[in-house]
Amino acid sequence: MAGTRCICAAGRRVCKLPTRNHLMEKLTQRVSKSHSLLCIGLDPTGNDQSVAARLREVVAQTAEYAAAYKPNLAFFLSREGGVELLRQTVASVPDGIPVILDGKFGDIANTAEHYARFAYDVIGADGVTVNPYMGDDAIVPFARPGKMVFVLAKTSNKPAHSLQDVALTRGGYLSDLAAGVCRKLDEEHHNIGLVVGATHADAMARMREISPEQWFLVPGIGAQGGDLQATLRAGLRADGAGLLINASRSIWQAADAGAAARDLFQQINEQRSVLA
Ligand SMILES: O=c1ccn([C@@H]2O[C@H](COP(=O)(O)O)[C@@H](O)[C@H]2O)c(=O)[nH]1
Repeated sequence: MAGTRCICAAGRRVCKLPTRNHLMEKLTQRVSKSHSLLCIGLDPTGNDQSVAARLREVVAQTAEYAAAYKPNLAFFLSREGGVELLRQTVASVPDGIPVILDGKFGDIANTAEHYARFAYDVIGADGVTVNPYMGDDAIVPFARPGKMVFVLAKTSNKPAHSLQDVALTRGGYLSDLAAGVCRKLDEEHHNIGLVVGATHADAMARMREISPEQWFLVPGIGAQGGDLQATLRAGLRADGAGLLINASRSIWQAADAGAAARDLFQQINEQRSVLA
């Protein structure tokens, strides 16, 4: 498939990426340029006076190591002027680095269309996270050409098992069903990934079996205690990519955010080279 003519939003030109990945092109190009699978989470805590400066500082110090940024909408909405702060933060991210707005959206299509306008047209994000519980129509409005949708499949929080590990009579778990539905959607839209937590390596392996090619956004490393080595072993694709390893508090709260990002970037790449 390499070198085929692209007719997607990226434009009509010869491209080395497999055709089905074109709509994730910004991400794949950034991963390849930065040699990074690290996603810097932006969950800004602290007072309104200092937070804007800290956001600028964290972005500037970590950009070299960032494959993507993931601002969490809740941490912005909980502040006076939070939407404008979010918009400015997204605008401060250097060109070429994708920003995934972690809003965990999920409503009927008519409403989802408005969330999509907010995320993409108001905020300027390149991708979003979406909750699939309401079905396909909660997901599809976000799958605009050139954008990325990461759908919650197996989340990192411990109580996730109460719903996501419910066994289906036909075999497998509810999280497997979500992953399967998303794989079908990705075959049509080419820009649907999954959220798979780093805290359940067995589930990561299952998700990778169901979705051998899709990108996974992976929270749970750092403050939540996920096992980096087990996560990479279970979830990396055959090409050594396919995972975006997120860290939020462990970078935001570090005295030197740049050093914290560099350490994690290096750990990820050391493990990738061992596993390659
Ligand atoms: O399954 C999920 C989905 C999303 N999150 C979000 O990721 C970050 C994790 O923050 P840390 O400080 O690195 O633990 C946060 O924004 C969560 O809302 C998740 O943790 N698990």
